[in-house]
Amino acid sequence: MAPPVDGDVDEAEREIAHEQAFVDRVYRQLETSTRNAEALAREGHGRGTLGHDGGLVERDAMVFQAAKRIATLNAAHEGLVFGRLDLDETKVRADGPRYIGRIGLRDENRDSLLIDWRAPAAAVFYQATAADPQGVVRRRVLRCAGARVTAVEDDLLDPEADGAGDLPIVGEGALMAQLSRARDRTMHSIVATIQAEQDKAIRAPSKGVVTISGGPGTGKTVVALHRAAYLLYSDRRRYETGGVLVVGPSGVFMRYIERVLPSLGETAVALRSLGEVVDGVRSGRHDAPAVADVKGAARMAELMRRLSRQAVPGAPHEFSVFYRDDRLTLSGRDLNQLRRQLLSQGKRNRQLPRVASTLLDALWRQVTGERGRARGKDEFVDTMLGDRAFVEFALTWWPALDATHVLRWLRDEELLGRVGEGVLSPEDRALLTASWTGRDDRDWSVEDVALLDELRYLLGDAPEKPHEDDPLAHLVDENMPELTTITDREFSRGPASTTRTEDDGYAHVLVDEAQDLTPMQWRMVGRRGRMATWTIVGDPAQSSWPVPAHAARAREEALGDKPRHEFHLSTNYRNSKEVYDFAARYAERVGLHADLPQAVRSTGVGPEERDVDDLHDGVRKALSELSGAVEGTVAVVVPVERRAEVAGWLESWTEHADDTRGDARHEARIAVLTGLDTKGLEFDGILVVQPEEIERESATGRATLYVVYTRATQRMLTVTTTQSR
Ligand SMILES: Nc1ncnc2c1ncn2[C@@H]1O[C@H](COP(=O)(O)OP(=O)(O)OP(=O)(O)O)[C@@H](O)[C@H]1O
Repeated sequence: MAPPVDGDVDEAEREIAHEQAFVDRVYRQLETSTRNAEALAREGHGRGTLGHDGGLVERDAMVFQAAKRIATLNAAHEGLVFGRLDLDETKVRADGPRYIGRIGLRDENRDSLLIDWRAPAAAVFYQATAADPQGVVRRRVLRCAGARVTAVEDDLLDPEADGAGDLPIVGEGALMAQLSRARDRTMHSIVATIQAEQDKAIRAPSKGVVTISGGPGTGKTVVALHRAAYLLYSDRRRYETGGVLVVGPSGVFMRYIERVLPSLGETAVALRSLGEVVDGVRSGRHDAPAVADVKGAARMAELMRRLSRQAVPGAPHEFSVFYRDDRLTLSGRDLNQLRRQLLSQGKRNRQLPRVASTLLDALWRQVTGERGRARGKDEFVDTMLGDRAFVEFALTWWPALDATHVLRWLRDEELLGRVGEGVLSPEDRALLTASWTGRDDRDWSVEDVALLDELRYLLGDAPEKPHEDDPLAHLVDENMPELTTITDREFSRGPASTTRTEDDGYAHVLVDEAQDLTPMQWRMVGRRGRMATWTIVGDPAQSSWPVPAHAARAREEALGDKPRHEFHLSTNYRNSKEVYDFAARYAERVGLHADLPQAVRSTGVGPEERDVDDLHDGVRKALSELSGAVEGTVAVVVPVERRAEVAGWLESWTEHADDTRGDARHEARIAVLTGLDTKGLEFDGILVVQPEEIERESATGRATLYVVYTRATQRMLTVTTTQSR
């Protein structure tokens, strides 16, 4: 590209200065609006002292609204104004240019100063093209550092329009500038450069299920997050009250995306990795692939169903008591039959209020002595309810059950064999037992979380209100808070025990990396979205689940008959062309049938495959070169078995942090990750250690390696050695 001549520089500076004047005005207005919102909050607090209930309600509403507005205004500070539209002459004369920003603002006369990027009037900013300008003559992107305009980038969309010749055109294209920037450890919003095909998916109507497919780096994740922000804007009442749930593959991934929505002014969204979907349980640890395949399989639903119906291990097998002239006995057989009778009436925990009466009915039928019969059933019941042995028996025979407690029953191999009859092979049983043996009681894997959720629903919630005549009433937890909004719910998440299933539902569920959900995970996520609208994002070629047909069936069951709307993204914005060509060739070679997007940016530097004699030296040398060659982040991607070893080699590297251990230095530039950990992430440089071992790690190792090969924005290097370890 030719270097700019002096005249171009002057013109660009003039345009920047011109835009700066407008941006300054917007920031002044932002300050005024913030002050007004703060005054409103103070006034709201004042109303609380009026001394009547109405005052309090009014105060709460005012303070809440003001606090929300203040949060939005504060979040919008960075890159507040990013777009300008000059519309064709008639409109230009009527309205002046239209400025687009992260939020909408009005001036002191209540005239529109800045249009929220989600408003209908802003849509044309994203959808106009040279082929179809839709009335836009010039589209301008303002690049800012804080409140300072650093560059403007123009697209002349309609050179034939009246007045087009008077509009200066400067810059080299906002998209390329944005794509070439060095990466840090978090995803950024793309409000300024959303492309037309992406905009369609973002603004799709909220009915039913929107699926967004596309190959690596096409913006599926970032588009889905902007869609969440769009939905909150377009139907705030519904989505803020009902909640928006975003489910992603891992904690590292959730940290990577967590700033996008707040930067768009939205905080009312629950971001959960698959190991955190169930309230009260958190896991970031994956089982080995073979174990994960068993735990994720649809047949585990049947295993959980059977498990939820078992007698409590260790509970008494029979019960005997003397009443007047009779010895009354409930044998093991009787108890089994009573258990089945109770279970036939509904979920196990919901039967708690019926337990005592069911047992007492069975015992009363055995009272034949004259004294007993003569005094009648009421006295019998009173006597038994005062009988400590009876009450204790009832409590141990039918306690309120927690899913985590019940799943632990399966550590007993005999029980596992019994409930697994016809469902699990001996190999499956051995894998499950090994995965649970020697673990701390609260140490669950990500894959266990879906089993726990299945059990929670099978067991049901214990009744909320104690039953007045029920001696077992104190088993029931009365102190469950009533949760009304997503914010309440997020604040109330405690680590100790799982909460009520009835609080699980959301108004919108967004599933990222959907190709990786196992059937059991689809069941778990599906329960959160029974009444919801959905956004589902994925790329089948990147799937690490070995039986896609089973997952597809579970997904269809989760979504039910909600109407589907499909969107496909076709441009890879992440990888350089050189990196992506390498990955695409790999996908073709190993037969992944991948959806291959077009990469739009070239660096002139292709990936390098290096054979080394000594892996330790080879990795350190390669990392040193790579981290010198790129400005931003670097990932060293290793086979699972080599993770600790390689991380040890880099321990002294100051810029390195161990992400998967939740290292506090997760802002560090260099991370050591396994192939699966890299899902959804991106780095400027990728160093792949022993790629063939990553490929052999699991049945879907080739898909994992394809994911790894599609993570680099600038450079990629592979290091292989044939030396024995
Ligand atoms: N319109 C855009 N403008 C600027 N950057 C974009 C745009 N679309 C996508 N990107 C950038 O491209 C990169 C890839 O986006 P994203 O991670 O959302 O892709 P993806 O399709 O989810 O990828 P994968 O499936 O490989 O994980 C991100 O850095 C994102 O910010």
